[in-house]
Amino acid sequence: MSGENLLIPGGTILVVDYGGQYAHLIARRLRELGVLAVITPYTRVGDADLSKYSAIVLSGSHRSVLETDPDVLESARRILSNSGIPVLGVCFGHQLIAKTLGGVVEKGCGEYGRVVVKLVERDELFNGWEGEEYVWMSHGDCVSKPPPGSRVLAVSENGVTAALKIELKGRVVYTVQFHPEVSHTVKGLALLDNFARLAGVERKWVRNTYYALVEAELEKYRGVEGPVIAAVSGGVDSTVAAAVARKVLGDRVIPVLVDHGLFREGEVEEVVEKLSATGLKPLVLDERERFLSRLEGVVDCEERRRIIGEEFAKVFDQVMEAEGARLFVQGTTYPDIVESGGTVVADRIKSHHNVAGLPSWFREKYLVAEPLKHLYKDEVREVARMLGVPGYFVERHPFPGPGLAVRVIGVFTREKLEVCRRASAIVEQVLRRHGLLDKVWQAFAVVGDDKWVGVKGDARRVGYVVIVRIVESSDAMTADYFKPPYSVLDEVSREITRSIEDVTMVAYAVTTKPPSTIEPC
Ligand SMILES: Nc1ncnc2c1ncn2[C@@H]1O[C@H](COP(=O)(O)OP(=O)(O)OP(=O)(O)O)[C@@H](O)[C@H]1O
Ligand SMILES: O=c1[nH]c(=O)c2[nH+]cn([C@@H]3O[C@H](COP(=O)(O)O)[C@@H](O)[C@H]3O)c2[nH]1
Ligand SMILES: NC(=O)CC[C@H](N)C(=O)O
Ligand SMILES: [Mg+2]
Repeated sequence: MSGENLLIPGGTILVVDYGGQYAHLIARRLRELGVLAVITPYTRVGDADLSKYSAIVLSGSHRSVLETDPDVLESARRILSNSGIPVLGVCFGHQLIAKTLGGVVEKGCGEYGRVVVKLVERDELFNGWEGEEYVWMSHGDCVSKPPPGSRVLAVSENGVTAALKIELKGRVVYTVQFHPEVSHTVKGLALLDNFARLAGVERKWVRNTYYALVEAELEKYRGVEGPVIAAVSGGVDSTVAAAVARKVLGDRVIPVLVDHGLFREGEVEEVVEKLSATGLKPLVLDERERFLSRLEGVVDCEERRRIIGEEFAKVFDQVMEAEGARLFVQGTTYPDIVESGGTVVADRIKSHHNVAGLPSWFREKYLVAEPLKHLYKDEVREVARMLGVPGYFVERHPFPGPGLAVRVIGVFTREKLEVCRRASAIVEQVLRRHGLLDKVWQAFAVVGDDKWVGVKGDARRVGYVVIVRIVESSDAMTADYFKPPYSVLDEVSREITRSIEDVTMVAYAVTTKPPSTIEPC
């Protein structure tokens, strides 16, 4: 929820978006603390009435302050000189403030993922923190010389300035190199809470309005006549979107599931059965050949995502035409948009098929309703519980729209797809057997073009390398790799190499997000 049109006097923080992946997440965390946050791109700071806000947070960015445009510097100067309100700079925001106030920023001091920071001076901003804490970093530049008059509050284990305090014309400016807004920064929420308190921000946001917001998004289309097509995949997002559409728009909502041949083992049958039990029995379109024949041989994953988006649009166009529908509902969430570079200033990480991958002609021809587009998955899950959606959907692991196509690295072939499907099923089975599947965010197998010489039954066998990826996360914006007992990894490895002839090596992925992402491509 970005809350652009809302404003609570005395209780609103302005988040200035410089394009970082987590800008929106800052607003979301502040909501958890009862504070409304309004997001604005830095390009609009010049027009904003800053005096309406109780505090300002400067977000991260994919860009470097060393190569940035004059608008960026101008926005920082305006915030620091014109407004008498407290400021918090995060990552790029930290570097930008330091540079604007006369400090020095340098390249080549990157830190990614989990890092320890040490507090070197006690300050109320760090109330509740021990002397050393784990934080999450994602930066390439750093502040090598703090601005005159600033105090260094924390330093990372790599010697990087991690937090600054600057007294500026009677109000306080804090800056942090790490990301307090991501769930993996252990005491991040406490820091934001401290900042809101120090800034005197009132807590007036009530955390029960998600459902009303989702419904309001569909209310807009009540007047659109005729059947409505709701794209469902069996994931929690599309199930919630279709369920709310049914509630607001009635029986004319037709759930449609496209079988693109990229689902997991037995998934289509299982999902159809579970959806039918909730009254959302989908129309299933078997389009496996259409998708697989176009994907075969394609190396570039972004190209595959584009093809999938294009084919999805063609299939849905046919159904919409056949049913005489004008309105299309899909379960797009906020991370789908930000990762697709779909905000004014963010970088494109991956083109989610339903956002960047959906061709513009489709949006021109039909009305597209995306009632969850302001929410994160855990917020969607909350709405699902309020709606009484069965636990099967609420607790399901996320599964990407382009399915197993984004888990095959290198040349896409049907053979690798089958290896990936089988190996993923084994990963899930073993974790389920040990009661671990429900404890993790996602667990799956990946296969690429690399081969490993093996010896099976005393004969040389050159087989695939399967990479197993199991991660913990709460919103997919950051992730840590899961640490299962070796005995469980051993079981996964033995079952994969025993039951899939063409696999001779199983590897485990031990990189966090960032610097990695969850899916391989
Ligand atoms: N195979 C499919 N058939 C029909 N619609 C689909 C299919 N895959 C994805 N979609 C549509 O695209 C949207 C985005 O896909 P995505 O995989 O992110 O969502 P999801 O499957 O609903 O949820 P989750 O992220 O929990 O898996 C879905 O909400 C759904 O509307
Ligand atoms: O609907 C989707 N369409 C996609 O194109 C897509 N790509 C990644 N994902 C899921 O999003 C989360 C973050 O993924 P990454 O760390 O790989 O970017 C993870 O939970 C991924 O499974 C997708 N979901
Ligand atoms: N996450 C960020 O804000 C990164 C800032 C900047 N792009 C850097 O790499 O240092
Ligand atoms: Mg999704």
